[in-house]
Amino acid sequence: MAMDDDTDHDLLDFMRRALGLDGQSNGQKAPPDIGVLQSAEYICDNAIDVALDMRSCKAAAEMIVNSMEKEHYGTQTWDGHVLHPHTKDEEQVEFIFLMDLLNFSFWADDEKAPYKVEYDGNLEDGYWSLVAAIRRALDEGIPITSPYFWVDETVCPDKLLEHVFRSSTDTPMPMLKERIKCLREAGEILCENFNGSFVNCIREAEGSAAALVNLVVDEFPCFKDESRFEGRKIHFYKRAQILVADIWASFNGESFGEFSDINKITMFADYRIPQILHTLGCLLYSPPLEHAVRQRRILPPSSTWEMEIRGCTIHCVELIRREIIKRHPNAKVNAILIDFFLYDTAKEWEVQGKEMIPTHRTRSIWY
Ligand SMILES: Nc1nc2c(c(CN[C@H]3C=C[C@H](O)[C@@H]3O)cn2[C@@H]2O[C@H](COP(=O)(O)O)[C@@H](O)[C@H]2O)c(=O)[nH]1
Repeated sequence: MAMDDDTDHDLLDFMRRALGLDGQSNGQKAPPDIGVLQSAEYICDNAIDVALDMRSCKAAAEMIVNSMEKEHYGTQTWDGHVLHPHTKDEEQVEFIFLMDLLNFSFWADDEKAPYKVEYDGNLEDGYWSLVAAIRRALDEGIPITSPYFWVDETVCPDKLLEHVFRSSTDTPMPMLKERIKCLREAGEILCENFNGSFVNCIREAEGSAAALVNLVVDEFPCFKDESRFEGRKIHFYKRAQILVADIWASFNGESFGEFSDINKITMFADYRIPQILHTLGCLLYSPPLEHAVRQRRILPPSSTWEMEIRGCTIHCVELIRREIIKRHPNAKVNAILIDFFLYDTAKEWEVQGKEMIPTHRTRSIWY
């Protein structure tokens, strides 16, 4: 039976990974691959409503590398965010696992009334509302970073989790039910298969970032951020990749954060980076798509428009990264740091009220 090209591709993809022969012809166990860049390029080559503008990408590359140099932007910047954990021990790993387990979908149905968490006298929104809620729970003596706590509904009933993620405004946390389901499911898996700690997952990956991403998406269904585009299987793996990136950056590439292949990690296909890349002119939307995004229309998960935005964003940051390395061969820059820089810049521009296209609106647990 003649298989069509895409089924062939999937089967080969599966066999290569199963046999650990990712692309190696001589049968040696090649270092693992995660397939996100290939997925992104495939989408970009076939996208109708999203395109990249190379001139703007080159200009953005210069702006980014010059700004990062001026700000000494690097892994230590991660530590500079006061709400992030800084203990540099297993507790920090547990905190980051919880953070990236739930690091999705903060955008508010009503932009004028977002979910916020008050912490240390500040009203935090978006990603920072999650980090603030975790800190607040720990300050209240709730062991919210412990997987043993997540799986025990007698000591950790839904009611308590609703209290942990309670809002300081009238708007509740988006997708709270889905977040509780992620906690219960990931808690079961960590307690049953990894002795209750993500540190054991890191150990099993033996210093390979790609192996750790693959382990996370293979073992934890709520991280398996995959889809199909034009009949081909697509890997995005946004939260699995940002989890590994946060571990790497927060430990400055040492201790639990030491990975030999960290540069295999791509940018994280969320809803914030497309916004800033469009504002920089790097991402171009067709008139119908731009109209839909500006009208705050919902783009369903795995819809063509949503996939084209995510795939082109990943490929766009990869082209920017290549441009930076071409012009500044000694720049200490990878896709992670470019991504972190773009996210932080987008948040600064949002606070400054800079004119930007709205973020696209997809409600999902993937980002
Ligand atoms: N691509 C990318 N996406 C990121 C982050 C971060 C925060 N990372 C911190 C760690 C190091 C950096 O320096 C940041 O300080 C959150 N997100 C995602 O954005 C989305 C919007 O969130 P918001 O606008 O808040 O609502 C949400 O899907 C969230 O999952 C990032 O860095 N890159």
